[in-house]
Amino acid sequence: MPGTFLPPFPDDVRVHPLLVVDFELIKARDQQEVKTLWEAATSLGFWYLKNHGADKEVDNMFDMGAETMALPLDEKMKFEQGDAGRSFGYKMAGGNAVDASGKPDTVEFINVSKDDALSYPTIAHRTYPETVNARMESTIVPFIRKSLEVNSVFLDIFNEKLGLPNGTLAKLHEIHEHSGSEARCIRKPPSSVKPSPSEIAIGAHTDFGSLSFLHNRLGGLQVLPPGHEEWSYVKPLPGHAICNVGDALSLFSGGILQSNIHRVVPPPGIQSNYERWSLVFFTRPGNSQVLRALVESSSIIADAVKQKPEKSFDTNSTSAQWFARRIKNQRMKNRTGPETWAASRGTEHTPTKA
Ligand SMILES: O=C(O)CCC(=O)C(=O)O
Ligand SMILES: [Fe+2]
Repeated sequence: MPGTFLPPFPDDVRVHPLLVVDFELIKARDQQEVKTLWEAATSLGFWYLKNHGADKEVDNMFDMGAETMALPLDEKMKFEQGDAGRSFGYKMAGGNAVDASGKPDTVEFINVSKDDALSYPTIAHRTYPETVNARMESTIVPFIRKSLEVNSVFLDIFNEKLGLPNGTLAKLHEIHEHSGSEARCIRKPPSSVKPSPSEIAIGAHTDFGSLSFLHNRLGGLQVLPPGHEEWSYVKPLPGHAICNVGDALSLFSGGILQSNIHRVVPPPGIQSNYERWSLVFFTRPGNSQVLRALVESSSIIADAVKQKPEKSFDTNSTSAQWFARRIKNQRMKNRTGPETWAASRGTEHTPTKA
């Protein structure tokens, strides 16, 4: 946890560098910085973000996560997300598959809906453990508001770069429309014995929504960059968040913005002896929005789609349907065989690499 001792990230593992984007410069629309952001978002779809101004909110969220995970398992299970394709709530370790063979995951997490947090104490979707309620106003709402602010700045820049009419992406993510947007705090227990080289904490996936704002302290996150055969770690940098593009934004943009495949494995080297915590805010489109390339609104997007005739950017699915399908089919309890894993896939280009 933040504030406690963390061993260094080893220097003998393969690392993939990310471009660094300075949020203060982005807000000031510094042209060089916007260029760097655009390059990152259209190549790997991942970048480091410094000067995001959310450090205090992030630390408080990790405290909320620690208090929640310390509850007895039977208490946490009262708030389990269930098997119907809903994400909000608690997910126990082993609840999801990590690959087509049905191997279980090794992380537990708590997901708090943006809608439940912003309407609290009125329930929008569901209830949460006491440890979440106690910090809803002091910790969770401030973190969600900060994250929404950061991601909406990115959406406005992408809107402009994609040649969309003003406010198009903002409208697809309108704050008052119910959505799958959520804050997630994740705990991976330390490996008690030598970590198994085959342990996967979170299986290979692309993120389901539009933008993810991620905070981690220990290594373990890996990306499979386009054209690579091997996974590389993304090294956590103090004071830097990791941001990435998800399926929805990739689809809206006709594949111009990249939703890259990633996974979580045990932290490398001596870091594996420590508990790993991470925190994400996922900005996802409003539930009713259909996931398809915005070809009628932008000639840049229409051209991009024309150049990739082999790819489909029309999912015939609303954001809510897309999200529910992916959640539901990664649940171990819904698994019938490898076809269930296949049904949980999004825009991953290389699902066989899982
Ligand atoms: O824990 C991490 O570093 C990444 C988590 C992640 O990819 C996810 O929750 O979608
Ligand atoms: Fe992810």
